[in-house]
Amino acid sequence: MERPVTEADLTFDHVPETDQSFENALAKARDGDRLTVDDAIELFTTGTDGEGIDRKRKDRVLEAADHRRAEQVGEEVTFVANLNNNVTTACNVGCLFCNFKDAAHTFESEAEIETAGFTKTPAESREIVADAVDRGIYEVTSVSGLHPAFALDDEHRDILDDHPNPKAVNYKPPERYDTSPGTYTEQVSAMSVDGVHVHSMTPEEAYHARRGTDWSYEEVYRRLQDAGLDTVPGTAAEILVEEVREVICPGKISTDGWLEAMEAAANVGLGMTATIMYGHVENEAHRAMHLQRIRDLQDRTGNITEFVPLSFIHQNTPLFEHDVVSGGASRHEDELMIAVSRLFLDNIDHIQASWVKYGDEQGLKMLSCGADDYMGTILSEEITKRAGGGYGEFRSFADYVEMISSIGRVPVERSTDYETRRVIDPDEPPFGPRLGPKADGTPLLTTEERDARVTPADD
Ligand SMILES: C[S@@+](CC[C@H](N)C(=O)[O-])C[C@H]1O[C@@H](n2cnc3c(N)ncnc32)[C@H](O)[C@@H]1O
Ligand SMILES: Nc1c(NC[C@H](O)[C@H](O)[C@H](O)CO)[nH]c(=O)[nH]c1=O
Ligand SMILES: N[C@@H](Cc1ccc(O)cc1)C(=O)O
Ligand code: SF4
Repeated sequence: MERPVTEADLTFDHVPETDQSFENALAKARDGDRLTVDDAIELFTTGTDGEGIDRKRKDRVLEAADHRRAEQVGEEVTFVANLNNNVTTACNVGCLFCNFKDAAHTFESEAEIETAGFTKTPAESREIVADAVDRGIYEVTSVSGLHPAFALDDEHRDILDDHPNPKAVNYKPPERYDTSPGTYTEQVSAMSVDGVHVHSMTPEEAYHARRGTDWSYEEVYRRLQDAGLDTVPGTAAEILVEEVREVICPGKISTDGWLEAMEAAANVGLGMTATIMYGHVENEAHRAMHLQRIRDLQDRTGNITEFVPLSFIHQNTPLFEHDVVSGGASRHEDELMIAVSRLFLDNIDHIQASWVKYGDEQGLKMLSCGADDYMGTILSEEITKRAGGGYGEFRSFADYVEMISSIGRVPVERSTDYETRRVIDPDEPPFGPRLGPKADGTPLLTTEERDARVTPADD
């Protein structure tokens, strides 16, 4: 049997070496000059002239980024009242950093073992979203595995049903499964409850939604938009450098495919976020190249509202279990990721600190390293939890107001597209969402809290 690849085996063409100096790169960053990939490498490494991260230099990078944040967006820290409603964990793409997925064959009615995963019908999705909308949320984020029975819409289903080689296009009809996810357009329109903002369909999912056809990404995103899609999550980006994708997600769309799908979404008028998933096998050169690809995309589109660094959660993932990596990013690398994103992405206004990835204490620290957005309430979380993350699935408005005020910043409820904002007065409790279609300021309660309030029936 072939020996699996390990950390020591990895050699890359792109390495963190430059002709630039740290001091020069930092001076450019402070002056607001547009940074090059080499500048970013110097900042990420705190200088390629020495080994490891130099704490004093790191602090100077963080300070420059914090300064830029204050200049660019001021003292407000935003967050959104949202729900994560992921439709299915069935997926055969096989990304080695992912433990969200469950092998798609385990969902088949004929399977001998019961699947550990889930699939929701459009009706089930609607009920979950409707309940959250009643509680005041404004947005639903939905990202899913590439279930083989998923089709874009009825026309796509007909094409896939008639396909001469369904296996080659990763298709199996819904009848093969205990539960059918329906079509993407059915799911999107089911989740569009009372005009709630639907944030869904990553480039990887858009790829699945056109497999076996000659449809363009524009065509796919237009149909989804007609069904109620509002904005696109820019995940599936991981590291936008092929030599890294070959190691961590060889089955996934390429860098060019990801950029093509994002550009198409922008062309049909959809807003979007962008991400980087870092802290696995990549080096600082790859991180810098990724940032450049995102900045170029934003120069072309202008549709990216925020950039979300996602720190790799390693514990339960194949990459860790097979010794390809020995852990995730260090705290210093996390802080530099946020700071260099702020300094490099001069055309993206908002940088997110994700409490799912960093926890509260470190998440708050990130708000002084260049970040100005603190994610959302989400109510439910499966991706990080399944990978071994331990920072929970929900933050209330009271949590947000307390945390953001504690560092002297201004808590602001925002819409997903940042068009609407509401400044919250920390002296005026109770704190609840007000921007959602049914938001009247009542605090968002977890299901457990809400159930505990219902007087149990006598028995
Ligand atoms: C789980 S996928 C779901 C959507 C879709 N299947 C796709 O790949 O775009 C969404 C994103 O979660 C992130 N993710 C998955 N596993 C992760 C992990 N262990 N640590 C951090 N982020 C992770 C990746 O960036 C991935 O693109
Ligand atoms: N909506 C956001 C999330 N949601 C959590 C995800 O489901 C997931 O856990 C993970 O982040 C995927 O890597 N997470 C964010 O970091 N930012 C969001 O805006
Ligand atoms: N993929 C993650 C994280 C994420 C989502 C949307 C974003 O805009 C940014 C990040 C999620 O499902 O929630
Ligand atoms: S990251 Fe997305 S595409 Fe990759 S295995 Fe996980 S769910 Fe599937």
